[in-house]
Amino acid sequence: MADGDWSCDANDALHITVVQPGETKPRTVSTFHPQFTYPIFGDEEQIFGYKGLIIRLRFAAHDLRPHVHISYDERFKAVGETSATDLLGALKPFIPEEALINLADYEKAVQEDPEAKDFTPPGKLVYGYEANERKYEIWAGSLADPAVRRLLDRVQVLVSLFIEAGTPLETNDPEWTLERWTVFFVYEKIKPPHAGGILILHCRVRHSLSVLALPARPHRGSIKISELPARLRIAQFLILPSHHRSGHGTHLYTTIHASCIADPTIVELTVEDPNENFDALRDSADYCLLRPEFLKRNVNINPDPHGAYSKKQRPRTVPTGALIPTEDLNSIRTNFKIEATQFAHIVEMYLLGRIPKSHRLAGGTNLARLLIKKHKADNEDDRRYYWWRMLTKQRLYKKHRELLAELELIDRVEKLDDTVRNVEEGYEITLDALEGRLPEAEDDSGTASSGRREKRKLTVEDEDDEDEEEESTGTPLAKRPKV
Ligand SMILES: CC(=O)SCCNC(=O)CCNC(=O)[C@H](O)C(C)(C)COP(=O)(O)OP(=O)(O)OC[C@H]1O[C@@H](n2cnc3c(N)ncnc32)[C@H](O)[C@@H]1OP(=O)(O)O
Repeated sequence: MADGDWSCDANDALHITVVQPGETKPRTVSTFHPQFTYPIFGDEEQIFGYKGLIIRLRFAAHDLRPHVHISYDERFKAVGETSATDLLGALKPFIPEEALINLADYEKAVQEDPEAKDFTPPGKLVYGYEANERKYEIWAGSLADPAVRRLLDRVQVLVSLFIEAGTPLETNDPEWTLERWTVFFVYEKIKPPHAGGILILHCRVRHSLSVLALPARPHRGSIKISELPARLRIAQFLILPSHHRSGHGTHLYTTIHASCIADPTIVELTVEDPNENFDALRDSADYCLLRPEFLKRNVNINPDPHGAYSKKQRPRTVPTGALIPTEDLNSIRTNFKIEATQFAHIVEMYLLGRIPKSHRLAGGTNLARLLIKKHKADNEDDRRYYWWRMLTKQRLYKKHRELLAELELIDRVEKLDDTVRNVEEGYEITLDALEGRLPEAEDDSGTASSGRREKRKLTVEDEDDEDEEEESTGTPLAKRPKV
């Protein structure tokens, strides 16, 4: 028998189904496939030895009670060493024991759950919002709370199935370690007769161990890790696919950020190995948060630093302090508790947006001419654009100094040029995407933009953006280059 006849795609075979008590038996609310199954079934994401295989992973919409059900038409009879994949053996490390009861018992437990009707998520209600005429609530609780831990244990398999290189969290740790974690849940609040909630997403944040200040002589038992000045780190952020692109991610991220700003013990919000989609969400949320403050302080590039234009004299170095209000920017960054590299991206994006599009590459400006004229260009927006490129290049150069030093001068210049162009293209994508969402429905330069979306292309790869001394919850396999 040819191998291919008995192999199937594990992502297709695995169905994730959300169920809810129905009239007489649980009904399906949504079904979707995973994005990844390599942590469970290996790099090829193939399962051998079954025909018509369906692995159905059910979750109750309210308390996430899990269940695994496996069905198939035919199973390969072992020949020598070749046998069908041991499905339960592969799944067991990822799902709680309670998921392995028989289907009838599971359905009965969901259908007759006395708590389903009035289910309240564990932890504290931190924020409520409406979207598309539906009500949603964000709840947050410490991982030291057994009810939070139970929900997380039940749903953690989704981290392996939807976040590349994401690994489930060890929840058997001692309580002081668990206290460092806060888990956020977003639930849709639904009306009777099927009251309770439907989980939309979950997210874990961690009080980073890079605690910044300890009392001089701590007394045993008097310190709570979660109350020490620290960074808050978003570790894993997951929205069920049926709810993507509805703004839930932005609501949650903004709520976490607001709680950071309000908490005097938190100095900065960071993110662990964000992927490209999360970066897009974070960039647009941070931009919307900071933009009013930038506008209030009239942050812009001075097109004539040290009178360079009037004197027609080129400053020997990039005169950062004369080009942008560095002190103001520092204070905005500290007040909004945004991590330094992320803040630099938002500032660059904002400053780019203040230059009318016709004076930017995206609007067809004549770059070759500008590179001849440089700071002596007649038009002040051309000069702004010239200085924008210099500021961005300066940041990129500092960040990748070692990598660039290995290149010949000519290659170094070319690499930096390519990178700045790719960074700029990335900003243009976000600026375009934000166009309709900004209050004035125009970009910050006051001109309309095209709304075009493209894939980001970045050339110089980041080393680790965040503090490397921190332990990580997963080994990144394919880290998105971010500069
Ligand atoms: C730290 C980490 O955990 S990194 C891993 C992040 N998690 C995952 O990748 C798991 C699977 N994916 C998800 O859970 C979700 O798709 C998320 C968290 C990435 C995004 O959540 P959503 O609720 O869909 O985001 P939301 O609707 O708020 O989108 C906000 C903006 O982010 C950007 N964005 C979000 N998803 C995408 C995407 N797939 N492609 C491009 N842009 C995106 C867009 O600008 C979007 O605004 P728009 O829809 O008006 O254009």
